[in-house]
Amino acid sequence: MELEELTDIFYTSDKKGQVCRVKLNASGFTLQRESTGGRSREQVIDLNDIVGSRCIVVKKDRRGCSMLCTSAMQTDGNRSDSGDDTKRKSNSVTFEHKDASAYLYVFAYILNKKHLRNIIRRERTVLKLRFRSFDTFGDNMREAERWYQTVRAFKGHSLGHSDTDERRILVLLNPKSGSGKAREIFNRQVVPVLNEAEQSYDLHVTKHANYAREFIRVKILDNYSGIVAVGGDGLFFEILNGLLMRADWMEARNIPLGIVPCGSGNGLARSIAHVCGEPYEPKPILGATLTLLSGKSMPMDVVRIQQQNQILYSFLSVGWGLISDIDIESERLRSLGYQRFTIWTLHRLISLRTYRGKVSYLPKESFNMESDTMSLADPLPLKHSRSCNTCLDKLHNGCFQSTDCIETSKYYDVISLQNSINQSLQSRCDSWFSPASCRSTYHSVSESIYHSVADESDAESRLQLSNLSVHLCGPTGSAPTLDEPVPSTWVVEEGEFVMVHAAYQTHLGSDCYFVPQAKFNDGIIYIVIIRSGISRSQLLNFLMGMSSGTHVPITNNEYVKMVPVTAFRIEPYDNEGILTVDGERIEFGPLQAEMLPGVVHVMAPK
Ligand SMILES: Nc1ncnc2c1ncn2[C@@H]1O[C@H](COP(=O)(O)OP(=O)(O)OP(=O)(O)O)[C@@H](O)[C@H]1O
Repeated sequence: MELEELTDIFYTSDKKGQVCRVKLNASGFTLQRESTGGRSREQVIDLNDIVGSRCIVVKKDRRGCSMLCTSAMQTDGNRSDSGDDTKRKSNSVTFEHKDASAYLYVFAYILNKKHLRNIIRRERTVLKLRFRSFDTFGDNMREAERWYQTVRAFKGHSLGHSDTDERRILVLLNPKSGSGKAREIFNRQVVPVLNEAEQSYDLHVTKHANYAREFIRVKILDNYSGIVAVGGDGLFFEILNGLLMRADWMEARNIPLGIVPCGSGNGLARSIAHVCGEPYEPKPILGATLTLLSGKSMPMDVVRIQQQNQILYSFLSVGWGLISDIDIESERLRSLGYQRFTIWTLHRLISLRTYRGKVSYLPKESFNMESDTMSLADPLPLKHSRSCNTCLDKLHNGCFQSTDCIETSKYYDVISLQNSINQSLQSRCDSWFSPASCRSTYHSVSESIYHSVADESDAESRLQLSNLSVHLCGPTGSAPTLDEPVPSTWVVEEGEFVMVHAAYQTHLGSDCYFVPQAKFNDGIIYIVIIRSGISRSQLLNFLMGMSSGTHVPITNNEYVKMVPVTAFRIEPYDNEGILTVDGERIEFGPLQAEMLPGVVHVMAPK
């Protein structure tokens, strides 16, 4: 159905009282201001940059302060399924209006390229439209509602869903990620934007390691349009493994996965932003939150890891030696955040270790480093695999509620555009969401779990059932099993290594640009091998170059090489050492990795 374009004339609230013609259509808002000289200035707010809108009504509280409330006719993004919330909201707008005006607030995050020091970033902009053409508040509010519904319809149309679609996302939050601020970051920085977009979600806070993996493995996912990790790459790794070990992994793998980077490494979030040309610093949380709302996703390669006793699925890296040692041994400095890696790198450089073993790999056929990286891989025909189960702890479900009535002493007349450069804390709280909603959210917490009205018994009963099952499923490829010899097409290298580190994303951490040429779905594992004998200064250059992607020599040399492969095997000769998958330590011993192109989907920025 063709959506109707809306136009109207507003007057700006500044002294000049300019006339502003406002148009809303599939491209977004066009604001055409007419200045005194008869010339007009046009500003466009792209629909892609708009996350949502709200009708606002103004009332006075007992102390005479102005209050901004959302209209009762709109739905709350985080409404509980009991319906109590809706009743409470209806009550909140039954009051006397001295002013018959109704307001529409439109929330947008616009790319600002002219910011100080040439930093490109998104700025929050609120377009405020005041409707007062009619004599009664009811009529003005109906008009504001019409604009609100039209914004929603255009947004829904651009995202490819109808108003009736359930778009709930499942959020898993690791309160121990990074320096332990994930919960605060989520409430202060993510929830306000999700609320602006009326994006509903169920939040589950992890209780221990492997909680997210088991939770996702058994959770009914039918009603979710996405699964989001609020934490580090380790949490995402758990979600990925839970998803691919489900009996219905073939269908479940199509649910887009997202990440809000609250960990210490954050390689995935950085890689997504990099590959999609979105700014990451200085606002990685905002960028990642907008990505959750974009409605866009892209296929992502997954690497299947075989060990003697387990199968794992990896999205980022496999490591043995120096980088893994730094990653894991620096855990004791976790409270320092990303700095922990720098400090431990220096320490390990001074006390350098080497490891004996065998590395075998299957080079990517006729691969040309410069020209071939752009071509996307053909997806493999996927097969099921079987592996062992583990036992589970009890889980609960949860969701949020939020308040929708915010105190304010100031609001803008008629039309105004406000961005976060000139926006005070006061004006941020001026909109319908506020820190108040965060507080009410915290009050609903019981032992770090947010209770869901919808499916309280669902995960628990499924978990009980899952305890009975002995086998898990997941995709397989065509490589030999670990106990079979490698085929003759594989290259075998034996000796003493400083490290073997394989990666399939551009960034291993927010400041570690490990494989500049990597793409999300190129079907390539880039394996970097550093042999014993390398000088400390060469190694220092390598480690220092990792932040700019200049660490690997243009041509492979005796000590350092990078090889594009589709499978590899590591067989350590010693019994001790550190092996990591996606930055998480795994059991030490022989390991085989195989590329499974485009097996899952990750949320991508617009
Ligand atoms: N509630 C919890 N308590 C303790 N550990 C947890 C909890 N939830 C998850 N974990 C574990 O914490 C580890 C680290 O988590 P996460 O990846 O989120 O943060 P990080 O390690 O700081 O970030 P990154 O992986 O990006 O470096 C993971 O191995 C995960 O299994």
